[in-house]
Order: sequence, then C-alpha cells, then structure tokens
Amino acid sequence: MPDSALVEHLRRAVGTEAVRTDATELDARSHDTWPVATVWAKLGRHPHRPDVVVRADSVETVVATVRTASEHRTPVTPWGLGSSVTGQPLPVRGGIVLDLSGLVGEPSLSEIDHTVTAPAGVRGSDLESWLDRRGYTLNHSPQSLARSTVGGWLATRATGQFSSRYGGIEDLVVGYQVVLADGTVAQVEQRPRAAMGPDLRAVFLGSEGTLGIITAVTLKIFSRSPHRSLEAFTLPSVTAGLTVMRTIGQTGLRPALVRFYDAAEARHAVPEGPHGSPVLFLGHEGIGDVARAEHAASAEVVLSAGGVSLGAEPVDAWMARRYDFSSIESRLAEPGGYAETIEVANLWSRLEPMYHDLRRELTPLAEETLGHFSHIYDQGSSLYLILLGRAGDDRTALSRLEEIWARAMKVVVAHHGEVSHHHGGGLARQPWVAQSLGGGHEILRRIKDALDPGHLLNPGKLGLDPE
Ligand SMILES: Cc1cc2nc3c(=O)[nH]c(=O)nc-3n(C[C@H](O)[C@H](O)[C@H](O)COP(=O)(O)OP(=O)(O)OC[C@H]3O[C@@H](n4cnc5c(N)ncnc54)[C@H](O)[C@@H]3O)c2cc1C
Repeated sequence: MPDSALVEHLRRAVGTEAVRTDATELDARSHDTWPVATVWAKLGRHPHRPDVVVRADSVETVVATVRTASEHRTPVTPWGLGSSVTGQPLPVRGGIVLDLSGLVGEPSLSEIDHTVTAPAGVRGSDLESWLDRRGYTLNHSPQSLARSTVGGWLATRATGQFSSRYGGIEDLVVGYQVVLADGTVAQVEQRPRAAMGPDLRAVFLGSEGTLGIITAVTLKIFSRSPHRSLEAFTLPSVTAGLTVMRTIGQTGLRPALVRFYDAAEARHAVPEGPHGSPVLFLGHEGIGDVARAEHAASAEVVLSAGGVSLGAEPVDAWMARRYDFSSIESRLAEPGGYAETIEVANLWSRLEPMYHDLRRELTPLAEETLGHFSHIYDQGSSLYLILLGRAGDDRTALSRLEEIWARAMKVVVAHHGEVSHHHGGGLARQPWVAQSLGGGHEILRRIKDALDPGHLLNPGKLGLDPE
C-alpha cells in the first residue's frame, strides 16, 4: 500500500493529475525491457513495484518531487522510456518512479555553434526528425532511437551504430542541466573545452539515475553527410576480421559503420548468403571525394586479409531494418522462449580469446549463440552476443537467463574485460559492479555519499547501497 501521507504531499506539491497510484501504472513500472523482467511479467511477478508514479512535465515538478521524497525519506527512481535492457529503472526499494517522458518541448538550435538543446524527456527519434527537417543529424543512432529519451542516453552512457566515427554520447554531449537529490538545479557544460577543474560532465554520464536527475541536454549536431559508401565483405575467419578492424582503426581511418559478424550471426545479417563465413559491413561518409578515398583505403585492408566483396546490397538492407528488435521480442513472447543480448568490450590483445571462451561457455545454454563486433577504438572493440533459446516453461527460461548472465560475466572478468560496453549495470550486472570498477568504485561511493547522502536516488544500483 502506498504511504497515504506521501501521496497527499506529492499531490499538493506537483498537482493531482501528475500523481498515479493505479495498479496498471504501478505494474507497468515494475518491468523495463530487460528479458529477465519480461519473463517475470509472463510469470505474473512484479518483484520491483513502485508505490507511486509521478509524471513530470517541468523542472519544477522534478524539484518538488525530490524535495517531497527527501522529507519522507522515500526512494526516487527516474524513468525515461524504460528501454533499458538491464533493469536500470526498476524501483527495487519501491517508493516513487519519476517518469520523465513528459518533460518535452521545442528544442533550440544554434546553427553557429552546431548544438541543439532539448528537454530530457524528448524521444530520440523525435529530436532526430526535428533536426532532419533542418538539414542536421545527431549522428547518435542507438538501435532504440525511437524507444529512448535523450536524458536516458546520458544516464546510461549510451552509444550508437555510427560510434566508430562520431563517438558515444560522452563525445556528443556539450552540457546538461541536472537536479540533485536536495532539489538543487545545476548546469554542467564546457564551451567548448575548459581546463579549470575536472570535466564534471562525466560525473552523471552512466550514473543510471543514482546521482541526479537530468532535465535538459545540449548535444553536438552535424550537417547531413553529402555522401555515404557502403560495402559488405566475407572474411575467412574471426582472426582475419578482428585484424582488419584493428588495422583500419589504428591507421586513422574513421569508418562510420564497422560491424563484423561471426559466421553464426552472418546467416541472419546476410540471409541470402553465402553462408559459413564471417561478414564485415563497412561504411564511410562525409564529403564525397574524402569518403570515397577513405573507403578505398579501408577496402584495401579488407581485401589484403582475404576479404571478398558482396557489394552494397547487404548493408543497404541492414540500414533499412537496423531498428528492428523483433527477433528478440518474438522469441520472448513464446511460452518458454528466451532471448538475451550481452555487450562487453576488451582490448584488442584479449578480445579474441574472450570471444572464444564466451562462445564455449554460452553455447550449451541456447539454441543459437550469435556474435558481432561493432564499435571500434584504437585500443579495442565491443563484442555483442545474442542468445536465443526455448525451454520447457517460463520458469526454466528464467533460470537459463540467470545462468547465461552468471557465466558470461565470469568469463569477461577472467579476461579483464569491460562487463558492459553500453547497456550498463542495472540489476543484470549488480553482482559484478564493484569488481569491474575496481578502485574506481570507492570513488563512486564517495561521490554518491556526497551528492545523495540519504541514498534515495535509484537505490540498489551500481553497488552503491550503504553496507
Ligand atoms: C531494442 C533496443 C535496442 C537498444 N539499443 C541500444 C544501443 O544501440 N545503444 C545503447 O547504448 N543502448 C541501447 N539500448 C538500451 C537503452 O535503450 C538505452 O540504455 C537508453 O539510453 C535508455 O533510455 P531510456 O530513456 O529508455 O531510459 P530508461 O530505460 O527509462 O532508464 C535507464 C536508466 O537511466 C535512468 N534515467 C533515465 N532518464 C534519466 C534522466 N533524465 N535523469 C537521470 N536518470 C535517468 C533510469 O533511472 C535508469 O537507471 C537498447 C534497448 C532496446 C530495447
């Protein structure tokens, strides 16, 4: 039962309409897009249900909510569009879910500075369409573009499909407004760079709503590229593909698109074949002559590693379906069906052994284990695994998913890799946060203690609860 004094106080502070306590709303906020949470829902379980939902449509509502929560010593868990696939916005201690998806409004554009500022609840695809009509793009293209908010991108340190050229959200953010646990409204930004003190923009990126509530965001924008070259290639082995990706990155070539599928995922990525070989998708963009020259240089690296061109068509087809998530959703909708996506990262020197160990450990747990490498850095790359399976019933499916997580994280830690490249910790990676962050976790704990001494913001995440 919700605390009636809290609910009354919230209604007075933010208005009756913004405060929701109906069962449908509370049930909906007890599941995000994490497959484990989807199976809980199939089993009728709501282990992490809020007591009340506040729908924010202004910064004042956010401030009033956190102040009221502080007086009642009640947790507040921010919620964007719930596209997290790791349980990040699930209110594990109940209390208030603060829905930020109504925090919207007309963005403002600076064509001279090449920036756009938008309220944090704006849906990614709405902002991208708004910019597109004006000849610009964010060049931030997560697969969840139409299912996530701009504030959520910062809170989760998200990255997009063209990050190999443009970077993750940490490279695209100019500044933002954040409401602290005591209701203080702060602005952090750099115009465009500063050397006085640390770069405070980094503090809240990836904080998963545990340090503050982001209410407005200023992002870089780019003029639309006049030219794009796309091409797919088969490669003889995973070793060859990783060598190609590393060479391209370390030579200073900056493809916007690099996706290297192992043979198992290549069957899905290029359904028309040829089957049995890994496949690389490559794309360069920018001013025509420059992009064509870069593409030719990258293609030369691929061909000298035994690559064979399949032309542009497989990549064009992927561009058209790149936001499609139905293979995961339809498998999860089947009785006993389960599916999971796990993204990790490592240095080039450790990536291939980690990949092989992960495949070996996870293959017995699923009908299909698919892998691709898709965000390259000079020092390493991400690895994205998709697992699809069917169990006798949903209970068995749930334990299969739990075992997949446990085995995968153990392998990545053993290879000194990053346990998450972009989906974040949430509940899925809770047991591995402290080990993964090492000495950095103590710094994070102290920042948490200073910014949120009552530990009210999204408790139960990033291993930050008091011992
Ligand atoms: C089909 C699909 C594809 C995906 N593809 C990608 C991808 O390509 N790249 C990628 O990085 N991620 C991807 N994701 C994961 C997810 O979409 C991102 O993490 C996204 O940034 C979450 O945004 P959201 O607004 O839905 O936040 P939510 O899921 O609602 O919340 C996520 C976390 O952020 C916090 N939070 C949300 N808004 C705020 C705010 N304004 N202030 C403070 N804290 C806040 C919440 O408390 C929670 O901890 C994908 C998810 C799906 C379902």
